[in-house]
Amino acid sequence: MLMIECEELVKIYKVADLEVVALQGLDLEVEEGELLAVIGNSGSGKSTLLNMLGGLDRPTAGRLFVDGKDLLKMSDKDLVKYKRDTVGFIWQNSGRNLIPYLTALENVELPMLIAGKLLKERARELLERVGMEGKMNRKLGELSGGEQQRVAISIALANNPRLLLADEPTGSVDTKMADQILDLLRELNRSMKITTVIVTHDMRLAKKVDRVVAIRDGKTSSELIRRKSYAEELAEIEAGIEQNEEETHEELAVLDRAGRLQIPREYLEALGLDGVKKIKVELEDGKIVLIPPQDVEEAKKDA
Ligand SMILES: Nc1ncnc2c1ncn2[C@@H]1O[C@H](COP(=O)(O)OP(=O)(O)OP(=O)(O)O)[C@@H](O)[C@H]1O
Repeated sequence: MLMIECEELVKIYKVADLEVVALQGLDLEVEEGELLAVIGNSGSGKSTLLNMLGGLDRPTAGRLFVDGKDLLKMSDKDLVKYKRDTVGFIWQNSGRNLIPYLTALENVELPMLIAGKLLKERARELLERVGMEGKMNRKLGELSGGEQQRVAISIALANNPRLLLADEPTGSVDTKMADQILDLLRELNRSMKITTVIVTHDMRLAKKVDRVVAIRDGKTSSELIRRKSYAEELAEIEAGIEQNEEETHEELAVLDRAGRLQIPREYLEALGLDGVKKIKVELEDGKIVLIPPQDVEEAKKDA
């Protein structure tokens, strides 16, 4: 079953008289139980997508279904319920939203207390899940950034979310800690079967995920699919089989429903074709071939 179904999704922000098109017809499908990384340059629309998925903001147009629920048609009341029951959020500096002079355990209990259902045993269990069993009674301010992030992850899991959304969850910790947090998210994804979407600009991290979606200018432009799963690769590394860095993922360009394709910018630049407005497309021996115009400079002027 599909957990996320996103079709031609558009988000326009209005700032004074200006309109910013943050998502311009984005297509994305995520299977239930999948762990997906979303990469893209600053301003490409990654956080906007996550906010739409999490029901923090509403799309302007298109289709967006999460867990079978239509997020464009949902009433305000249902949206509040959706945020509370279906999604869990992790931010870059989640630790900052926690209270430094309370212990890890008290920080997990606090939202339960506010919601009027404090379950002490559950709070402990959540901290155990993220490997914090030995440090539950430490004050948050006395924990490392990575440990604070673990506490934040356990809070995000409190409502048993169907979908876990993480925006740069390793953005402010060092490489070793980033790896540990990713391992934890991967483990939770597997053991709890929570569909997980991680936004990152860290390609090194993204490569450890089986499927990576690249966003460019508010649209999905390409996908990197692992040739073999990360678990298989780890098993091979352990068995002493050498790995070729280049061969871990296969990159696929995204073809949208209308048959549109984004050609990687590097390819166009390599041939000096960036700025060219039209290009010849031919079918040749079972391949679709793009043929550069004879006079490239002239083609750039052509409207
Ligand atoms: N609330 C908002 N109001 C107006 N414009 C916004 C708002 N949020 C985002 N934008 C604009 O939408 C575009 C996409 O922003 P978004 O934050 O989704 O990008 P991003 O890929 O997450 O970037 P970064 O990696 O820097 O966080 C940008 O041009 C941004 O300036």
